[in-house]
Amino acid sequence: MAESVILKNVTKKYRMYESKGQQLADLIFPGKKGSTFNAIEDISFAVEEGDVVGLVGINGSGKSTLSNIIGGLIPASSGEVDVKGDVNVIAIKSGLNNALTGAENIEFKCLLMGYTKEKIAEVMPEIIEFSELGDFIYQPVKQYSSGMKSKLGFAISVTANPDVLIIDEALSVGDQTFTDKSLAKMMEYKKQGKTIFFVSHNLSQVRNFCTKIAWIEGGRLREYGPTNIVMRNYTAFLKDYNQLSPKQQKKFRDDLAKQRKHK
Ligand SMILES: Nc1ncnc2c1ncn2[C@@H]1O[C@H](COP(=O)(O)OP(=O)(O)OP(=O)(O)O)[C@@H](O)[C@H]1O
Repeated sequence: MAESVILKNVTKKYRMYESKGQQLADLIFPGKKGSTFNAIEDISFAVEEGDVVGLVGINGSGKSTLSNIIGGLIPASSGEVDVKGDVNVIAIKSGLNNALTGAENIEFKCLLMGYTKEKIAEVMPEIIEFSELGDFIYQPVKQYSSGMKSKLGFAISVTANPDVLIIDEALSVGDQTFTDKSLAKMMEYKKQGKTIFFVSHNLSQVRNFCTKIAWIEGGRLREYGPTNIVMRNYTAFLKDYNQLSPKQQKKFRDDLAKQRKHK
């Protein structure tokens, strides 16, 4: 199978300030105030067409940052990101305009994808049907629950039929019927040789649906490989981590964060 996504030494740095004053001073006199935090650090791996890659890691490890970089929503600070074909991200954390209704969001997203008015009129009923939102589609998205937002995001992306689909926690908030329907759609995509990234804390879904796993820890790629191997190592790590007291877990995360901070 051909490679569809290639990441080479991808790093994402954010500037961190110790105070509001320092942030303001940096805006007025840009310089080296504050420190940098590597949300993602030197990540390299390649994914093949037909792969479903589970992105796993504890909170704050960098899964969403990496997904958003692959999805073209945010730029990397350095490194190379090569994605063959169209890419679409479905995330609970981003993607929809809260001030617009569901139907207006569909129209907006379709316009961004370059659809004509006629094409939008053609796909609109399909998207509404897949979303199962009924008349709520004419309500502003700010009135939606996270499950409803996820349904709308998933329905739009499925109709967009991208070559690379990124699902960031979007299936963890819907009801079981919708999740099953979405997972079935994901499998259909996989059979068509498309590439899927699946960010999830639901390890049984990752085990059942992913061909490979990228385990992110402290912004770095700790392990990448076949699901059975990486899952065995990741669950062993989680077992140890979950045995730590909340204070010890915090220390573990703080120590990792310290390694990501640079003056
Ligand atoms: N815009 C930003 N500015 C500064 N730091 C950021 C920004 N976005 C993310 N980060 C930091 O980068 C790290 C990785 O965040 P990210 O959301 O990618 O983690 P995650 O693995 O998706 O976490 P979770 O499982 O909790 O959703 C976190 O420490 C976060 O605080």
